Amino acid sequence: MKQITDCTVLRNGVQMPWLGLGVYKTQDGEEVIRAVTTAISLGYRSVDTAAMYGNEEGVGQAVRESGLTREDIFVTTKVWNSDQGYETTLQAFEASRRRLGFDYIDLYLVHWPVRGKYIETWKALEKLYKEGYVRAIGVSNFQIHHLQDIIKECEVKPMVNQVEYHPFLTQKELHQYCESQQIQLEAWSPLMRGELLNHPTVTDMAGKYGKTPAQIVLRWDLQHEVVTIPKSVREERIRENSGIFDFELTPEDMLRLDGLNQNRRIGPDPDNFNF
Ligand SMILES: NC(=O)C1=CN([C@@H]2O[C@H](COP(=O)(O)OP(=O)(O)OC[C@H]3O[C@@H](n4cnc5c(N)ncnc54)[C@H](OP(=O)(O)O)[C@@H]3O)[C@@H](O)[C@H]2O)C=CC1
Ligand SMILES: O=C(O)C(=O)[C@@H](O)[C@H](O)C(=O)CO
Repeated sequence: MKQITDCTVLRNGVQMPWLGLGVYKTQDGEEVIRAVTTAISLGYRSVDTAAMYGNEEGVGQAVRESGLTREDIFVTTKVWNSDQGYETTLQAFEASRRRLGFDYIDLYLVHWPVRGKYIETWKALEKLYKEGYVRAIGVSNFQIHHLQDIIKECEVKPMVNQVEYHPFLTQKELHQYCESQQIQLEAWSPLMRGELLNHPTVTDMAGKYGKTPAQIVLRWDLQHEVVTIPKSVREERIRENSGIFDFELTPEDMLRLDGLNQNRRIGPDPDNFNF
């Protein structure tokens, strides 16, 4: 059985925890510092931020003041859409690194596949990787055709693809493609921002296992070998969301959850976004 600090091993050998704290819509300063500090004290060893979230400074401060060494915590950040392009990505990276206050970043992602820009952006990530400023590089919201485009052009293949993923959007083909390319899939909005937690299949299963609906859904991620990064700013939920390492869903219950798929998104469609 996996433990809270257990990691997946990315293609280049870098270890990335299966569970991380998401901090979208968490305010910079006191709120994000409290959330990250709480998560670390409860055993989380990974934080997912982005330049767009506007809270890299607080994330960096919480990590630096955690009492753990920098190597103990895996930090992801992302280049925002308006910064895509080769030189602008290098500048955006430096700005993120300065706000975080780190010598290096563990995982740097291309946030969205901005048409006409993402290949150049990727080349900038390759340079950062080769120069040792980032331990791993990846993408986010990339569909199979975006990944194929990058793979055709790149020297270093993406190591991670962070996408919307939950039982209403199981992304089966994308997941299989990523596995075939040794690209680790990572789930954003794993709780569908709370929307699927009242579904009767999920609440029934919560009763059966003596777990909460959120724990059922997050455990489903782990058993599908998908990294998961639920967001909360409340201590009791940060704790609850980490209580997923002491039980196992049966194969039948995994299939029941898979069967909830409706290809339904809570966020934008990567082939049709405009921001
Ligand atoms: N790459 C990308 O494009 C994207 C990446 N992300 C990343 O993924 C992370 C997670 O996704 P996010 O969109 O935040 O959505 P989540 O699915 O993680 O849901 C977060 C919401 O659910 C609530 N919540 C958290 N835990 C529980 C619980 N146990 N029971 C009931 N409600 C709960 C939170 O409220 P409260 O805080 O009040 O507890 C919040 O409103 C983000 O924070 C971000 O890091 C997200 C979107 C896009
Ligand atoms: O949170 C993120 O990382 C996102 O990119 C999204 O939330 C996205 O910006 C969005 O949902 C815009 O409506």
